[in-house]
Amino acid sequence: MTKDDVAGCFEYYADLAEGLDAKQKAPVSLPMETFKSYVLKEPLGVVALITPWNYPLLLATWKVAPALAAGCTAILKPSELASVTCLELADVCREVGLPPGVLNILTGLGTEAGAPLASHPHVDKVAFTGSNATGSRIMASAAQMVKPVSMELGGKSPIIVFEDVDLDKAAEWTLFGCFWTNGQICSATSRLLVHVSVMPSVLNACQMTSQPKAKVEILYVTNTLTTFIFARYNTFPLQFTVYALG
Ligand SMILES: NC(=O)c1ccc[n+]([C@@H]2O[C@H](COP(=O)([O-])OP(=O)(O)OC[C@H]3O[C@@H](n4cnc5c(N)ncnc54)[C@H](O)[C@@H]3O)[C@@H](O)[C@H]2O)c1
Ligand SMILES: NCCCC=O
Repeated sequence: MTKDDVAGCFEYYADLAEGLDAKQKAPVSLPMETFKSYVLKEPLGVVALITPWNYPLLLATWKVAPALAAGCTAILKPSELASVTCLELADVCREVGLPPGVLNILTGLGTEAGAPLASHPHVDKVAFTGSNATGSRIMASAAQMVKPVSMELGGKSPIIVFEDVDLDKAAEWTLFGCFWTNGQICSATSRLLVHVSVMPSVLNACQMTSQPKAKVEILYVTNTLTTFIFARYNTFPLQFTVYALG
């Protein structure tokens, strides 16, 4: 799945890049004919791309492909927990003829490789995906130089269950959304907002028991690897939280 998504992402941005070229220097009409105006799009320059450990290749691609399509040179700092596929990506880029120095991979710890990159005066922009805490640190250091940043951070993605839905399907999609890929996904539906009148049925369908308005936390920790992953990914343990809506 990841390989197809990665290829699709590069193709998408390659098309956009060609579209950009076609629109380059497009004239803008002005009310006074003595003045001429046109749109000139220029690359920002050197961009730092800092990515997390989950979906390591795909999330790096979501940054590398648009950066290259915009004509920037990029320094990708993948997670220290999952760097190998990004090094493979660099090999593929070299094989297909990307000029040396256009895409650079910098491996290492966040404090030792990521932080100096984010605060470097020759880096023109930082694009980051990861935790809120790290995002906040990067924003603070980039702010010293009024450096633009884009942030894709963590959070909880709620599923809202109304009274009139198919409750079995709601339960099925809720659990799939939360625990697909062991919950190692930014959009894990780990918060359930459910109408109070159907709450017992939904919880029953989810094979849980609870009282309305109670907060339910269940642990789906099956082995030490998963424990470690959950600890890195979110708060430990992964919390699946249910609230009743009246
Ligand atoms: N919004 C999204 O699209 C999305 C997608 C996937 C994961 N996430 C979030 O990512 C988090 C999990 O990933 P993680 O544990 O790798 O996150 P993390 O914030 O610990 O690390 C992310 C990256 O930042 C680097 N880093 C750490 N400290 C740094 C610093 N001081 N300066 C610069 N770089 C630094 C790390 O080495 C890594 O490459 C979760 O919060 C999850 O919700 C969000
Ligand atoms: N389908 C990829 C989602 C990436 C977020 O974690």
